[in-house]
Amino acid sequence: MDSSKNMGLALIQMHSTADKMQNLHHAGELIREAVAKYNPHIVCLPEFFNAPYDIKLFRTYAEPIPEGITSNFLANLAQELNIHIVGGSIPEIDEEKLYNTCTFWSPRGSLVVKHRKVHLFDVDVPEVITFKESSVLTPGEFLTIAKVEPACIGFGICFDIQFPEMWMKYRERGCNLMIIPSAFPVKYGDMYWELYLRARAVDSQSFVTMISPARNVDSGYVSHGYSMIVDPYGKVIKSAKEDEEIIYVDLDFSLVDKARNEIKLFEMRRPDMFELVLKSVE
Ligand SMILES: O=C(O)CCC(=O)C(=O)O
Repeated sequence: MDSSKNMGLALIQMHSTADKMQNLHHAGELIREAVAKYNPHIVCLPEFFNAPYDIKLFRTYAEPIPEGITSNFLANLAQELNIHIVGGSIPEIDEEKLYNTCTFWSPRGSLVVKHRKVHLFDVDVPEVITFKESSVLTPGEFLTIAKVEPACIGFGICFDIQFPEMWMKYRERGCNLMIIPSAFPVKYGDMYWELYLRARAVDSQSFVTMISPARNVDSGYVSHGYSMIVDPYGKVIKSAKEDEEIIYVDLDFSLVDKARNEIKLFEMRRPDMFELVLKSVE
C-alpha cells in the first residue's frame, strides 16, 4: 500500500442541545476521543453542531466567521491537536445576512475555507415537514474546494447533495473527496440518505461522506443519524446508527485512481451535448 495515498478521517455523530457552550464542550470531548483513539488527519462534525436546527433561532445563535466564539474554539482545538477540523456547520452572520456555513481549519489553527450552503432547504409537505431556510438564510454564491494531499475536498451542506451538477463540477476541478455535514429529517433520511451518497460517489467516482447529528426524538427537528462514508464504486465503507458514535476510516486514494482508470467516465462525457457553466469556486 502506498501510504502517501492514505488519509484517516473521523466522523463525529453527536447530540446537540440549546446550550451553545455545552455543545462546544461536548464537540471538544468527542474530537479529543477521536484523536486519542484513531489519530486521524481530519475530524468532521455535523450540520448545526453548536445550535438547534430551528429557523426561528438562527439569528440568536449566529456568529461572525472567523471572529466568533465557535471559530475560536475550532481554531484552537485544531492547533492544539495538530489536526484538520471540518466544523460541521453553524449559523453565520455577515452584514446582517445569515448563512448556513461550514468551516475548515488547518493544524495551524487557521481558516482554510468556509462553505456557505448553496441550496437552501425549502420543503412543504403537509403532515410531514414544513421548513423554509430561505425565509431567513441567504444562499452561498461559491463552490468551495480545499487541497490536503492526497485529498482534494469539495464541500457541501445537506440539501446540496441533491444537486448532481455541483458534484460534477467538483470532480471536474479535481476533487476526490466530498464532505457534506448534513441533518436530513428522518423521513427523507429513510428514503434517500444512502441513495444520494452512493449516487454522488459513483457519478463523481469519489469518496463521499455525510455527517449527521445523532437522532434525538425529543428535539424539535429530528435528524436521521447514520453518518456514512461511501467509496468511489458506490460501496458503503462505514455507517453509524442513530445514537452518538465516532466512525473512523482510513481512506486509500489509489482506489479513486483505480475506479477512474477502469471506467473513464469523465473522458467519455459529451460536453458538446450539455453545457454546465460554473459561476465561481472559492
Ligand atoms: O435533502 C434532503 O432531503 C434534506 C435536506 C435537509 O434536511 C437540509 O438541507 O437541511
